[in-house]
Amino acid sequence: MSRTKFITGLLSTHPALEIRARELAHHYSLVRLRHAPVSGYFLQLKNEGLELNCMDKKDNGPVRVDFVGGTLGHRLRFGGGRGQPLARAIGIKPGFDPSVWDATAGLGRDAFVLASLGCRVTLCERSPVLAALLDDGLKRAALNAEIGAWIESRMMLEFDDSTVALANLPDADKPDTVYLDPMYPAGKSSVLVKKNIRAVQQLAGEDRDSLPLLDMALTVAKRRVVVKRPHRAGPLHDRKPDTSIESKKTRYDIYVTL
Ligand SMILES: C[S@@+](CC[C@H](N)C(=O)[O-])C[C@H]1O[C@@H](n2cnc3c(N)ncnc32)[C@H](O)[C@@H]1O
Repeated sequence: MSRTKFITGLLSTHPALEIRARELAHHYSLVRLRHAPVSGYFLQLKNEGLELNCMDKKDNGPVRVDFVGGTLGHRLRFGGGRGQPLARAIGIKPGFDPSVWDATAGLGRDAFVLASLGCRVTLCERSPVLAALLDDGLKRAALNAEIGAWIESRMMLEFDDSTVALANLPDADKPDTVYLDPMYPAGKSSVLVKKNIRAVQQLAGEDRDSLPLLDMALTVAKRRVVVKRPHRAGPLHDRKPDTSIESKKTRYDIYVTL
């Protein structure tokens, strides 16, 4: 299936999208997000990739999934390797790279870090706009001489609701670790959050159904479930984890299922 057709197909499932298929077919698209809570954004497919733009001119720059340059390229080179808190939380050990189901893929930043360290990661995202951005970012990164080979073999995208997709996974495909990074409720400082996080918050909304997702994750993960939390927040739905690993702004709560 052509890239344009794939993206059009994904986006047509989103009730809040007005799709200008003719322009998409010409590889230069303008897709407006019509209704609240996503009004004020539009998508464009340019030569540099698919990008989400904000109509508000003050909001500087588009949101694109860029696994090659930008902050992710920097994190790849200087991110702390296999000793970083995320890697330890997921269960990466010398000689062992767990398979990971990233149940809340978002813009794929955490999944990218884990794949760069050796994990095979399934990125599951239910927002069609974010899934389309991810698909585009993965396809462009797969063409990169430096990282393309492992992007293609270790990062798989699923456009689905993880609670449903995990429930339907055959035993042979069950991952060692399920990773959850549900959206935090927007706080007082939300005007200050970075543009890409703000865009994800507005597109995906609050994750009100993270309790059934956590329950499903706990029944499917072969070894552990890891939940990313803000430093000062309590555990997700007050479920006490077996242990936690802290970093500067984040805590990873670990639920052992082995
Ligand atoms: C905070 S973002 C995740 C950010 C991500 N960890 C990253 O590194 O870019 C949460 C994302 O999870 C997605 N999400 C929440 N619940 C989901 C579910 N049940 N299935 C699939 N995606 C889900 C939301 O649409 C949103 O894009």
